[in-house]
Amino acid sequence: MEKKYSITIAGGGSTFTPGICLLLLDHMERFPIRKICFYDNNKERQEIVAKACEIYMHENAPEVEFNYTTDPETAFTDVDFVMCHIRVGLYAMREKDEKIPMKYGVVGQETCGPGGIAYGMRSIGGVIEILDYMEKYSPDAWMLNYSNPAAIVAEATRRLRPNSKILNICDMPIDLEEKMATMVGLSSRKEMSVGYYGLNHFGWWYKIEDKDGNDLMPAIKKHMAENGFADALSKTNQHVEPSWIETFAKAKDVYALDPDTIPNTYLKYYLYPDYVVEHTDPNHTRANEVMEHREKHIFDACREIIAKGTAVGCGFEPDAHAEYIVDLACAIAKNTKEKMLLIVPNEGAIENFDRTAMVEIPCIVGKNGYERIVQGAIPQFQKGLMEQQVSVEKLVVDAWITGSYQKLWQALTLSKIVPSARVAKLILDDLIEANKDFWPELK
Ligand SMILES: NC(=O)c1ccc[n+]([C@@H]2O[C@H](COP(=O)([O-])OP(=O)(O)OC[C@H]3O[C@@H](n4cnc5c(N)ncnc54)[C@H](O)[C@@H]3O)[C@@H](O)[C@H]2O)c1
Ligand SMILES: O=P(O)(O)OC[C@H]1O[C@H](O[C@H]2[C@H](O)[C@@H](O)[C@@H](O)O[C@@H]2CO)[C@H](O)[C@@H](O)[C@@H]1O
Ligand SMILES: [Mn+2]
Repeated sequence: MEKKYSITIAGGGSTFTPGICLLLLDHMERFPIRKICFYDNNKERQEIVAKACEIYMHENAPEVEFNYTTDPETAFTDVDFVMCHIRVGLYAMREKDEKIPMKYGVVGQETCGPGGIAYGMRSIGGVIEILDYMEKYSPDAWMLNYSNPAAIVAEATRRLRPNSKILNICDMPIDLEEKMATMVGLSSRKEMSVGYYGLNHFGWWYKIEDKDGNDLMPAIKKHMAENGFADALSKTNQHVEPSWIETFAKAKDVYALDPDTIPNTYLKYYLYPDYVVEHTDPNHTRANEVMEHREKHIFDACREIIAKGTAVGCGFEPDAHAEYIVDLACAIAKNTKEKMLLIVPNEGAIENFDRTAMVEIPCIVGKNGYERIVQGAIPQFQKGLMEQQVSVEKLVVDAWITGSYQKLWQALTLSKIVPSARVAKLILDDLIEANKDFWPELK
């Protein structure tokens, strides 16, 4: 009989949980599931999402056992895969990450610059805790982690849990590859083969071919030079907000800096920080948009399902963008050897770059984990940017492990979007105050 899998979703109260839960149900033919459990450390928040999903599951997949809990032993016993998407400090802290740097005229962003550093200092402990629960109660399980900031979380798990079965992955390259496929008239990114290197939210495509080996770069470059990713916006309801549309359009200017490669959209924060600051309302940032839209929409829908006692016509939709998570789980469960971009220790895959860096590169994924695909040597421009950024990420992890104020000040100072050590210190002191319930004490 075909094996069926037991999944725990860590961060059960996440805005992404219903979409991922429905997506898992949609893919049961290729990835059969016997049990889904939600785990969160916020009982009240999780209960709203979980009760609504329980009703949906009962109506649509009664054969799948479903439960939710805040008890680690219950959550992590008899599990094959942990899908981890936690946000330590919730959107209230994301708002502070975005607004504190803006007080000093510095970009405030969820995963980039000071905001990403602050979020990293919160996330490391939360992800390590869940990894330890998984290993204690289900030592053979795999964790698929997409909790942010993925670059810092990945460096922390490399240093602190080097032998753990954790794979770190991001959906931004997937979204951008879908857009590139659209540009050249392909129905899916899976019809392309790519060469790519970078750090998470800090990477470049240097080769894109179709299945027959034809070079798609010239056609994609033409679109990038004219409109960035803006001609290929998703037909789903994702990224409809003006801030995302602007990001996809701004990729035109990011691309202009190196017309040999196609950039990740996140590079705009490092390469055009002055523009980003000018175009950001310091009193209403992306966290406010998400709280007003995605979070409100999901929690309103959950409350409505609970009140009606049925999910029929509820507007819950599978998160099609998250299909990569099923692909990743399937690759391990069924040894599919699919090529996927993962965040892994470099070990020479980028020839002229720090072997210990956690880099984002194509890998082949199978039942024993991943094998890197060597990307060779990278150009000076990207190498210089990546060396600076990877040093920031490593210093943050040093600061978290040793409780060092000095290391964190160095990390902030080294961040490309912070203008000076003086401004770095001002931001750091505000961030310490704001994060006193979450960060280790710094001396
Ligand atoms: N890698 C990617 O490409 C990608 C894409 C989208 C979202 N994300 C990440 O997914 C995560 C969830 O995002 P969201 O916007 O839905 O956040 P959210 O705030 O809606 O949900 C996060 C949940 O995690 C829970 N949580 C926090 N700390 C925890 C802990 N220590 N143990 C257990 N649960 C904990 C919270 O209580 C909350 O219910 C974030 O880290 C976000 O950055 C990553
Ligand atoms: O501002 P948010 O919370 O809407 O988005 C921040 C996240 O953005 C990326 O994820 C996108 C993804 O690219 C897209 O395909 C779709 O699934 O939506 C996601 C969330 O908007 C990024 O990769 C994440 O790391 C960010 O957290
Ligand atoms: Mn990401």
